[in-house]
Amino acid sequence: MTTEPARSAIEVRGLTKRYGRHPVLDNVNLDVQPGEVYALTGPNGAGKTSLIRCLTGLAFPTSGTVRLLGRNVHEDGPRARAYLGAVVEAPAKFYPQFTGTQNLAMHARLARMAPSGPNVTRDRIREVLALLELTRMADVRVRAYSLGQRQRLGVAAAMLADPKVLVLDEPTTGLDPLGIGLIHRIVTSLATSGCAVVLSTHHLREIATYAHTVGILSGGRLVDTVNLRARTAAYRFRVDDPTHAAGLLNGLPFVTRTATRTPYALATLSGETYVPDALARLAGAGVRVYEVSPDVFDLYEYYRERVEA
Ligand SMILES: Nc1ncnc2c1ncn2[C@@H]1O[C@H](COP(=O)(O)OP(=O)(O)OP(=O)(O)O)[C@@H](O)[C@H]1O
Repeated sequence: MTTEPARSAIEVRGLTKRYGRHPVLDNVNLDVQPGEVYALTGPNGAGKTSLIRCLTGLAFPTSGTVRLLGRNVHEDGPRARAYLGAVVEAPAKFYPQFTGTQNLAMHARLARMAPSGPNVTRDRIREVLALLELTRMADVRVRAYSLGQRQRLGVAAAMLADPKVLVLDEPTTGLDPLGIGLIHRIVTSLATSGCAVVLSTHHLREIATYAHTVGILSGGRLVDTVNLRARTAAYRFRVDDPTHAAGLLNGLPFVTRTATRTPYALATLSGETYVPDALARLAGAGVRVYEVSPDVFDLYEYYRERVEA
């Protein structure tokens, strides 16, 4: 019996978009798995919003395909979007004369009209308003919401129907530090329950703490895809002789990669539990170790190098 390979929640193949003769997306390929947080970043005008609009079916590509949970979003839109939650223009547009609760109720009614559209209850509306810390604003007209509150209401609308794919264009723009932390927690918890999340952002140091993958767009091309999960197992050892130390660490079975960055020897270990073994090897060979710490990947520096290259 042959088993089908597991399908990505979001699958983008050869996506190209031109406005007239001006290319804004050039042969973009990407996959996002269920449970993955994929952050899309890049300079102003790189094509992030254009890509997000294509992902959600709001814009059509010149060529290439986008599949959500296996369905082509441009050919089978309503069914491809049945499990999609999205904020594409941030902050999301709401009726200013209606309250937050009324806007979400209208949103829920529209969702129910879609094929296999979910039935969103009043309790669920209350629940998402509470999650986004908007309970106090629930019966206030949206015209009186601050930018950050409207931004949070947008995320509330996007997650109302328990999406399996969530797409957010710059969800933390205009939010204060607590609001940013709140969005991070919500995105992380949705991903933990299996939702695939794509968000665009300029806040590199923030997303480095919770995104699994970062795609760097520049001039319409996906110039790099950084797997942040693979970066977490690197350690740096400040030692008296980095080259000698790297050589010693390189021979150990639980070390997958070594390098030097004076005064450090860098090593990628199979896990944190091997740090004492690495230290024992260095000490046993007479290397003096002054400090060991995780070699935190500096996404900002990496991004700068990729975008300036
Ligand atoms: N409707 C349109 N017609 C013509 N050109 C467009 C249109 N929409 C976007 N563009 C162009 O496409 C390019 C990419 O724009 P896009 O908004 O996708 O970039 P972005 O990465 O989201 O930028 P930012 O970080 O500033 O939000 C820009 O050069 C922009 O001028």
